Amino acid sequence: MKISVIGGGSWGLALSTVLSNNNHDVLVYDVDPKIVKKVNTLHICIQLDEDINDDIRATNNIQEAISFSDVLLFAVPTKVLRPALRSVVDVIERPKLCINAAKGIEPETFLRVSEIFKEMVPAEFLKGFVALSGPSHAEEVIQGMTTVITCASEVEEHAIFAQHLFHNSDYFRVYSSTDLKGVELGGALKNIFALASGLIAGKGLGDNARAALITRGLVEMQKFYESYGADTASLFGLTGIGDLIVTCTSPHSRNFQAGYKIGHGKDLEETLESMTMVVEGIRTCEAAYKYAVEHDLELPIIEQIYNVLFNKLDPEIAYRNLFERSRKKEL
Ligand SMILES: NC(=O)C1=CN([C@@H]2O[C@H](COP(=O)(O)OP(=O)(O)OC[C@H]3O[C@@H](n4cnc5c(N)ncnc54)[C@H](OP(=O)(O)O)[C@@H]3O)[C@@H](O)[C@H]2O)C=CC1
Ligand SMILES: O=C(CO)COP(=O)(O)O
Repeated sequence: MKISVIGGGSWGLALSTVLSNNNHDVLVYDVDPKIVKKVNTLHICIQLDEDINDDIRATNNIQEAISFSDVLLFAVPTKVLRPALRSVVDVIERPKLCINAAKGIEPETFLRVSEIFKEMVPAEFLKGFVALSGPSHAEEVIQGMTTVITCASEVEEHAIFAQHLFHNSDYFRVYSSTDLKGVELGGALKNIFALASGLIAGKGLGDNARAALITRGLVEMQKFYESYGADTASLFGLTGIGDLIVTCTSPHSRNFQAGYKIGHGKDLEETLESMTMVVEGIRTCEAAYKYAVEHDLELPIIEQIYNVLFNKLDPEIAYRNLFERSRKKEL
């Protein structure tokens, strides 16, 4: 099949590699001419300094990218999703199945990515929406390392269609799901705890602390799901606990790396300046904290991470604040 990939960053190109290995014809669109040139001439992903298949092509002509196929894979940071969709809508002429691989919630609206698509793309052009999520760092996927993920859509047929596109029996196993809301929330919320896990590592707090964070993070995710009206079943799947584990423990995680730098004393601005790839957890933390305040939800880890990120709270004090809370029943 022909597939257009919107966003030629690390994740867009890692997923393009999977699609190309599955013999699909891939055209990548990116706003950055440097990325397009490196894909077309040197066949490399510059963010990861990795080779990609020669048959993956790239363009910075959005019209060319959108008319190329009827399946669009989006891998752009959620912060630029609205401008990216605006440019797509300007040139779209036929209905498209849209697959999103980005992970975030919009802080201003609390909208999930699927809801932003429904708001921005006229219904006659949005044939369907699928979220692709799960424990999957681009660094490993681009090298063909074993990865297992989930494709979710409210329409099962669309989830199964995406499952077939990406599934590769050598290294890339894909499950399907109809729990779109739960899958999207998991991919977004886990990034906040990955930031916290990086902070713990930066402070040298050890593995016991990290295990506690992952466990209590899952409890905060569960509270969030219940308040947001999401089914908690996916919390125990690849897109919940699976992704929480990988981002809280892998040095590949951009969120973990950013937390680590903050744990070493850098402030948010310095940290972001030093990162070459997007750190989604920052905006999602803002969204989750504001949502918790508005809905009177007690999410202590999210609250402390928010204050470290946005109110320059010393991580040492954030740690003390968590430990000085009154003693409670575990579950
Ligand atoms: N990297 C990973 O391992 C994984 C990432 N994800 C998610 O995927 C999303 C993208 O992440 P990632 O690939 O790491 O990010 P990167 O920062 O590596 O790349 C993002 C790319 O999108 C480009 N871009 C920016 N604006 C637009 C636009 N309007 N239209 C098209 N392209 C645009 C950027 O160009 P420029 O640099 O010029 O701004 C850049 O090339 C995030 O939501 C992330 O959470 C999910 C799973 C794994
Ligand atoms: O979602 C991811 C892995 O599943 C990527 O997380 P990072 O953005 O923290 O690298």
